[in-house]
Amino acid sequence: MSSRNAREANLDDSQLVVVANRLPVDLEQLPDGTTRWKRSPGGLVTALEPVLRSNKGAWVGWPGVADVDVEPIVEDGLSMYPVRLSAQEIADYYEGFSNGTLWPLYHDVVVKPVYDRSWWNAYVKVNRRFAEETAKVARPNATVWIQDYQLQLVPKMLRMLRPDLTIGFFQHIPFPPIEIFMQLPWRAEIVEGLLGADLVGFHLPGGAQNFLYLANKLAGHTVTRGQIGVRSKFGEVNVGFRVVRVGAFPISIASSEIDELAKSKSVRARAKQIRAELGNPSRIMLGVDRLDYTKGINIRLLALSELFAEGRLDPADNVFVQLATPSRERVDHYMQMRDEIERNVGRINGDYGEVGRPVVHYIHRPIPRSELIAFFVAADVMLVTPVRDGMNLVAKEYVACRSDLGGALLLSEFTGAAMELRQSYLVNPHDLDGVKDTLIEALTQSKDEGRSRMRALRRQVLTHDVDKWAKAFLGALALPSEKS
Ligand SMILES: Nc1nc2c(ncn2[C@@H]2O[C@H](COP(=O)(O)OP(=O)(O)O)[C@@H](O)[C@H]2O)c(=O)[nH]1
Ligand SMILES: O=P(O)(O)OC[C@H]1O[C@H](O[C@H]2O[C@H](CO)[C@@H](O)[C@H](O)[C@H]2O)[C@H](O)[C@@H](O)[C@@H]1O
Repeated sequence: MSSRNAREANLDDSQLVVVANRLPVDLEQLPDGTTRWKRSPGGLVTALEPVLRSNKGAWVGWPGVADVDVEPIVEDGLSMYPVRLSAQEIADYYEGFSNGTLWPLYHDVVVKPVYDRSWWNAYVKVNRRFAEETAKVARPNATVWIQDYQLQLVPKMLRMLRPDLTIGFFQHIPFPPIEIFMQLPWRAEIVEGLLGADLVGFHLPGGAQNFLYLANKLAGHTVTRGQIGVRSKFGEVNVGFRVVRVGAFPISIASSEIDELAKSKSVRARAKQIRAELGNPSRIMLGVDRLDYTKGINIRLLALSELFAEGRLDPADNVFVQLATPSRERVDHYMQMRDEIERNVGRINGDYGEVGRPVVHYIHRPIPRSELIAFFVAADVMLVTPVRDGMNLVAKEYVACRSDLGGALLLSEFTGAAMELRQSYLVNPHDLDGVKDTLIEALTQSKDEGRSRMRALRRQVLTHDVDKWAKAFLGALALPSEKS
């Protein structure tokens, strides 16, 4: 990565400042003691990086390793300001409160959240550090866009430090209904923290509506009553002399760029090669996820193993590839889930594979982007079965890769993407028989049926890209407030 020191280059271009837990690149420490930068995991970075690069903005975030002081860097016009976290803060703020408390709480309590006061204290302390760093970096009257559940206290903290700023906040994960949110011992602080923003955005109107309701019930503010729309009909919360807007802005991908990449000769050739390497089966099924218990990877494995056992699917002619990026590996629930998935992969291959011909191909490491796109092009059925997911960009990426109108998308109703991708094969991941039947339907769809569904899906994904998402959010943030 070619980089310069941002301060040396005097390029603190801070009109638009993104603040996120992670920088778009992670510092990797190699065994020989040297370091290098690599792309950070997850959909938030995938979505925001192109937006910020084209805006020549600044990004404040953690560089991905503990206890390192990294100088600000500038790369391709994007200035990055690293926030230092100690190993203990990573354990308490990131693995603890963010991913052991908030993540399961906001994802329908799919595993039991842990409520630990020392984790909360670390969350407050780290949020304050992010707010202070941002206050230093942002130019007068800059627009600051804070991202996600790890930083929900930053809007209020930053407003107190820098009242001149315009502050937006976007939540990338679901926002739960009041019955679930009320479990949180620090519920009022979180709501007050978010209300420091001028605009609070969610993927779906449902999440926005949940937040509006809580702003009234928990913080006692008056709020508007009408239904919130998609990129329209924003809700409003009256916070003293300020109005906080609340809206729904479904995130997306750099659709045309992915479409182009997927059409390239090299990707097409690699897709063909992948098919051959898998033994040219008649059907390839694919899963691509961070290894997270919300993603429903075991549901796919269970559905497949039952279909093989019942003789409804021939293991000699159908393969499943699961690409799983390592994620949050020191958090208990993630360790347990990994063991369970790997046991199931082994069991299915033991029961139905042959020597040199496994039925489940499982990769537990990140793969290069071009390779990933070739897998999307090669796959006949894409399996996206989360029990809950804020959006799920993988589903949209698969669609963007299928200019040939081939393939089928099997998609959980419990993803944000399901609201837009209505022509996919929608499933309830809790209904195993339903998943199995729908998978068979997708595997055996007629060419015409597949083409017609994929055409409609592509129309949606190509006309609603990440640029549209960012413009809609930033446009709403720039709207004058009625009280001012
Ligand atoms: N390059 C690369 N990207 C990956 C890999 N696995 C997942 N991704 C990307 O990570 C993002 C995941 O986003 P999303 O589906 O919204 O789920 P999230 O992980 O919960 O943010 C997508 O852009 C994927 O293409 C991988 O192995 N390599
Ligand atoms: O930073 P990590 O702890 O390694 O996790 C990666 C990211 O995961 C989550 O992604 C979410 O954002 C996506 C884009 O909006 C969305 O499609 C997906 O449904 C969400 O799960 C998390 O919200 C990010 O903060 C993490 O960086």
